[in-house]
Amino acid sequence: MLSVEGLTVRADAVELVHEVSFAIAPGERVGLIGESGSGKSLTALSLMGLLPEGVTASGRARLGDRDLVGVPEGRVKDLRGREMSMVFQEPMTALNPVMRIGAQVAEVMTLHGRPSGQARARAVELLERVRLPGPAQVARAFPHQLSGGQRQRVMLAIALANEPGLLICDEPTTALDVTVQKQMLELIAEVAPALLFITHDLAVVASVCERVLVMYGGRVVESGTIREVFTHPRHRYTQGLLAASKLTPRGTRLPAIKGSVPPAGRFPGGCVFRNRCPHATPTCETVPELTGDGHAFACWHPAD
Ligand SMILES: Nc1ncnc2c1ncn2[C@@H]1O[C@H](COP(=O)(O)OP(=O)(O)OP(=O)(O)O)[C@@H](O)[C@H]1O
Repeated sequence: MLSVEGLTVRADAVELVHEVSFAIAPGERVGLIGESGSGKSLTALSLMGLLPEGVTASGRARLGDRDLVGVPEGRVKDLRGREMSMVFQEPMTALNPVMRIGAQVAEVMTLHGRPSGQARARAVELLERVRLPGPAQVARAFPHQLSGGQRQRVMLAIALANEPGLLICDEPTTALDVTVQKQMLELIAEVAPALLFITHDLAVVASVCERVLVMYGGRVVESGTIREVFTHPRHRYTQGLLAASKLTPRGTRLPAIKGSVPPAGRFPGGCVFRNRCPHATPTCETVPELTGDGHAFACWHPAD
């Protein structure tokens, strides 16, 4: 689906992202974590052809058989919003404050050639798909009439409008409160085709993604399945990140969360904290689940 080889991003002579390489298979959900300023956003923006003025990318990035780097602006623009879409952190700045929601969702479809009547009808369907209650009413509303969480769902509807093969999310839930954040993450995990999910929150990446890339100082310093990276971090930065996180340390007594097992595949990596969880036995089925505060992990044991 996406392959990136030796992606380098520069502002004048300064290298901000160095030789980044990774790939995302169709349907795969990959997290990109790293401290502030490590180059996560620039990596994503260079794939979308949205780098700021004065910042340039080199190397190779392909979406299917189409090149994304070093090609004329128009070629990437044609793919943007159609074959790949991005959801940003702050939905208010991404939405037009004086345009009705339905028209904004429809616009991304008419821009890519869909007749406007059809686009308007599909906009309401999309608002329903991202579980906005009263989608027809929401379509008639202006952005300021919606909550932050609702606006972020609108952004997701816009991103999904043309059924892209790849969704890139850059800290899409950071500005939301914890309960809304959890609902939004579940929705993204459910609707995303292939996903590149940027965050600095380890718990979030473990609940949404199957694989993770860790960036540090403009480089990818570590990558692997969530289980590999979170249980055996190799790079000192990842080790520090895990130690500083609120993820359950080995030996902590956890209250079990009772309930039915989530649908298969919802937590594709299984419980990444199996080794750390005092409840876990080789036969018990555990999955990571965000607890009430949305940050710590607990294990969910159907047998408890
Ligand atoms: N327009 C620009 N011109 C010059 N340097 C830039 C520009 N935009 C970003 N940078 C620098 O590039 C580096 C990587 O920035 P980037 O935004 O990709 O980091 P990030 O990992 O996404 O951080 P955060 O988590 O804070 O969003 C930083 O050192 C940043 O200061």
